[in-house]
Amino acid sequence: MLDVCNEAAHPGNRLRGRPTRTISGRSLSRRRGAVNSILSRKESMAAGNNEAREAPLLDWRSEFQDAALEALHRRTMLAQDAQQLCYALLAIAVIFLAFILADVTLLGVGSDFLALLAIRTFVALCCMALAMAVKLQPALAHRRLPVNLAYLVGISGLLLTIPLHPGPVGLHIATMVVASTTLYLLVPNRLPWILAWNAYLLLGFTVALGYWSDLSPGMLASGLLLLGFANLLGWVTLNRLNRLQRRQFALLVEERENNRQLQSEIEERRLLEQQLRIMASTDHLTGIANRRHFFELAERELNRSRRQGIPLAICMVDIDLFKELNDHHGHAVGDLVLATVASCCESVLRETDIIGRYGGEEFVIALPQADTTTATTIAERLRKKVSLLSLPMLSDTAVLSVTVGISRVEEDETTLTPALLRADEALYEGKAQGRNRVVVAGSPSSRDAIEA
Ligand SMILES: Nc1nc2c(ncn2[C@@H]2O[C@H](COP(=O)(O)OP(=O)(O)OP(=O)(O)O)[C@@H](O)[C@H]2O)c(=O)[nH]1
Repeated sequence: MLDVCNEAAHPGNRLRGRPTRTISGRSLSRRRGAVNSILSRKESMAAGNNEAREAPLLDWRSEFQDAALEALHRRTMLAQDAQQLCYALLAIAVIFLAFILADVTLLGVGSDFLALLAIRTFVALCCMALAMAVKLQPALAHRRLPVNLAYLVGISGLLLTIPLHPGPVGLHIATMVVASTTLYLLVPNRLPWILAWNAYLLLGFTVALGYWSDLSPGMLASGLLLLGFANLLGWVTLNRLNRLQRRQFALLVEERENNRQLQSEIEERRLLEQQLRIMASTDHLTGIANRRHFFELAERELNRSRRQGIPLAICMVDIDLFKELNDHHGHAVGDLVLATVASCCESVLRETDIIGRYGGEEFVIALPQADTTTATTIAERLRKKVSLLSLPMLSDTAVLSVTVGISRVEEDETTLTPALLRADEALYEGKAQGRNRVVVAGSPSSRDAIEA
């Protein structure tokens, strides 16, 4: 009935929890494949293998064709754009104000100077006000109205200074070139708006040039050519910057996505390992510890009992006439009965007690801090509870019972084997006495049975 020779080879313990999910071999290998593919992707990235990566498509504005990705990029860039806009507006305000000094030296304090002073101060104040607003509310940096209003005020102010300023036309051309480059590179905005405002600047400048009646066609052509070149330079540079920025952003997004996937794969793998550990230590039919795990826990308990000098009792529980039950009701019903008896056994035990399926229809229990009297009380409770079990899968006349053999681990015993042998002998004696009973190893009744 008890194969004690195999105990060392089959250490076991008790596990009350049951696995929540079962894992098939196919799904396990599928998951492993996913992890490996991500790992190899990461490895190829680390090795600088860029060929595998596909750059996201950009449109003529050098923005992502994917609207969601572009929106994400803009959201990510908001804080940086807001800061850049603040600095740009403040720089423009300072430059406009600084030119007041040049104006006063060129014009003296007259009506033209006062008009210029008013224009320059107005533009500078508008720029400063918007800079403050953007500082307080960075989201304004990506709103069309405030930024383009600043463009309108700034460019219009600049164009208005031309007729009032007596400087040489070359100075105005240079100013326009700087303004055009500023629009492309200093003030963050989307390309269509930048192009529109540059067109306004170019048109306004052409009209303002009409102010100089003596302007030679060569000078006019030079001015327009320079402005055209400034536009080309600004556009090409902005285009390169935008492309570079978005390519880096796409890589960052991909990297983050890879990391997120890897993280979730690692978590899934951790859960799988946890489940595999549970499965390796649990008897799949009854949900209690398998024999190997029972021995792991019980031997740990044995060492603790020996260290602390506290008793440890062992119970072998065997379902009576289980073969008949199997033969009569079938193996599937037998399995159900086994699981029911296992959970019935668990229900009479304390948290610290250890139960495992020893094999077949046999269970083994280790009761820490229990002498044979306590163990007998627990075993009797268990026996009665099993005999009262309502088992709808069996016929009305069928009665289920268990026989329990009990022993205690003696002080000089360093392994569970002798106690298990004695408990098994007591169980055998109980069977011999007619089953459905609890027998303590070495008790008078057990001795009688042995002699009989
Ligand atoms: N349904 C089912 N039956 C099992 C399982 N493991 C062992 N058995 C059966 O349990 C029965 C054990 O029979 P025996 O060892 O002769 O003992 P018994 O019929 O209970 O008789 P006693 O122990 O003398 O009361 C065998 O028929 C085994 O096939 C199992 O996992 N499921």
